[in-house]
Amino acid sequence: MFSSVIHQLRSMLSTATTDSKPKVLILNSPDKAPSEYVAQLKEMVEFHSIEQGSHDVVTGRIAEAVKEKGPFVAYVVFINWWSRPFPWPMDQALVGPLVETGCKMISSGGAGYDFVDIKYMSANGVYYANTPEMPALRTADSTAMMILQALRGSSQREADARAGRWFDPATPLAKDARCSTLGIVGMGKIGKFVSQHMQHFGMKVIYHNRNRLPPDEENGAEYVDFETLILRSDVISLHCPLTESTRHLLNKEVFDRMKKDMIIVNTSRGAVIDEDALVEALESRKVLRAALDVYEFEPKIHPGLIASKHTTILPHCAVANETFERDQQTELLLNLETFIKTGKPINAVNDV
Ligand SMILES: O=C(O)C(=O)CO
Repeated sequence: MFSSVIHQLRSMLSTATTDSKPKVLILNSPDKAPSEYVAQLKEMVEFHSIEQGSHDVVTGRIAEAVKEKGPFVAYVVFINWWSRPFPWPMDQALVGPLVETGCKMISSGGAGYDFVDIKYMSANGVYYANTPEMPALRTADSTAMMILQALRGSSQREADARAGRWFDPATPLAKDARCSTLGIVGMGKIGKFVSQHMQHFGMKVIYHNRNRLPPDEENGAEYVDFETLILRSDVISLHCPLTESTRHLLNKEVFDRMKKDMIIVNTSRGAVIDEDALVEALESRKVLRAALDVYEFEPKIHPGLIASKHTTILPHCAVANETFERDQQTELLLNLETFIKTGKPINAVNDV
C-alpha cells in the first residue's frame, strides 16, 4: 500500500507543470513557524487555507474548497487551541471530500488522536500524522508540577490563605514525595519524562504500559501489571491514549481497590476517568486529592470537581507555553515535507 501511495503522489507531482505545485489545504495558517521554513515549503506546494470553526462549519468549508480549488494531496490542521469550537470529530463527513479526491495525508496538532477516524483513513490509504514531540516535555513538566501540587495540597493551602485561614490544621498535611510510589499508566514519551522528573524528587516509579519497555528505556521505573499498579501506587498519573479499552479505566471498582488517600493526576484525556466515580472517591476520601488538566466533556468541568476543596483544576493547558505553537506548527510542516518528499509523513500513526 505504501508504494502505491508514493506512486499516486509521484503521478500527481509529475502531472504538475512547473507553475502548478501539489495543493495542500490548511486550516488556519503556520503563522508562528519559522518564516524561512514556511517559504521553503511554499516552493514545493501551493497552500489554500480555510478558517477554524465547528465540525459542521469546517465540513462545509472543506467541501467548498475541494470543489473550487482542489484536488489536495494533503490537509494540515494548524489547530488553534485557544479558539473554540474545534472541528472535531475528524470523521468521514468532514474529510470525505478530500479523501475521495486523492488526499493521502492528514495531519493535526497534538499527540492525542482520539478525535480522528483512523479506521476510515487507513481503509482509504490515507496517513494520519500527529505531533508527538511538541507536547512531550511540556506536558511532563506540567504533570510534575501537578503531582507536587497534589502531594503538598498547595491548591487547598492557597485557597485557605486567600480566605484568611493561615495554615489551617483541618487541611491534610503534605505527603512526602520520597516516601511515595508513583504509578504511571502509559509509558510513552510523556510518561518517560514524568518518570525521570519525579525520580529526581525521590519518588519510586512503577509503570504499566501495553508492552513492557526494553530494559534500557526503563530508566529506573519498574514494570508492573495494572492490578499491581492500582494496589501499590500512592499517586497515579495517566499518560495513556483514550481508546475503547482505556475509556473509564479508573472507575468505581478500580477506585475501591486503591489505597486510601490516593492522589490522581490526569493530563491525558478526561474520559480515561469516570468523573462521577472520581467525585464520589474524593467525597469518601478514598482519593485524597486530584490534579486535573483534562475533562470528559471539555470545556465543561464536572461541578463536583469544581466544588471539591481537594482538586487542582487546570483548563487543558499542560502544553501551553510561549513556544508551543511555534514547535507544533514546525512539526506539522515537517510531517508535510516528509510526506511530499517520501510519500509518508514522519509521525504517521497508521499503516496504509
Ligand atoms: O497533545 C495533545 O494531545 C493535547 O491534548 C495537547 O493539548
